[in-house]
Amino acid sequence: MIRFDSVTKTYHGQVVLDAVDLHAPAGAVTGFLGPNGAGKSTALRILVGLARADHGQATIGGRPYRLLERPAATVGVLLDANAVHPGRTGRETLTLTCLALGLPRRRVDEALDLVGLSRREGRRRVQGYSLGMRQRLGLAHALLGEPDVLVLDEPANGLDPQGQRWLAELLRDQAAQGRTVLLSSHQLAEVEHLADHLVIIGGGQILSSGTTADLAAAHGSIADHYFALTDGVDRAAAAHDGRTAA
Ligand SMILES: Nc1ncnc2c1ncn2[C@@H]1O[C@H](COP(=O)(O)OP(=O)(O)OP(=O)(O)O)[C@@H](O)[C@H]1O
Repeated sequence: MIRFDSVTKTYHGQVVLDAVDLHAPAGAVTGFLGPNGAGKSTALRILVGLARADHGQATIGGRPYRLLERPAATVGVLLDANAVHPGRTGRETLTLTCLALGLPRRRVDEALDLVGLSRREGRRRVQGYSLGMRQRLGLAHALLGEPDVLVLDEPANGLDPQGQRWLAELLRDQAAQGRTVLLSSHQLAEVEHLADHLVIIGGGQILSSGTTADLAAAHGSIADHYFALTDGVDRAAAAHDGRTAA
């Protein structure tokens, strides 16, 4: 289970996260939606210990990331599918992590199978991978330690429609096994289809949260709800900056 309690973060005087509260329960997929620059990646980076909150706390199973006893076995993280050494093969990338974390080597093949990368693809250098293949490798990396919690920044980016359907099935299956899945996305239709819970952020503030079914029922559609909330934020930001809102 993931919680943010009043997390605030400022960069160079700009409030990027403003007292953010968020709850992603176990056994469910939670979609984290918001426009470019809304603060999604910053929130996820704070959650996995790559940035520090100025105030408030983000926890995984009740503990901040830095206090987890076995972080890699607790939380699988995919923040940037391109952050992989291009000269290594997919297998080498996963094998190095297995060695570093003391995981059994069989996890390499198991993880490749889970994400649908063939043995042949696993032996290719990452520099020859498409973005979709890099996303799959990044997911394999996140799944290596069989973690209870998955934190994924834009995992559907670069996946074709078949890949998106496959990803939805994989993540729903992970949630059905009791795992906590938190993913950010820009792809409203995909997330609406995939996520049990939604959290919408704009301008560093949580604008809405709830079950996907409740939000869709209350607002007509997730897309209508999303645009009503985030168009308003854009206009407010434009007015605040002294820009002319369109
Ligand atoms: N390390 C940093 N230093 C300074 N500013 C930063 C830093 N990281 C993020 N920001 C700023 O924080 C704001 C939120 O960025 P963030 O990447 O969290 O948004 P996002 O919702 O993930 O956007 P996107 O959908 O485009 O990935 C932006 O204005 C960004 O420029």
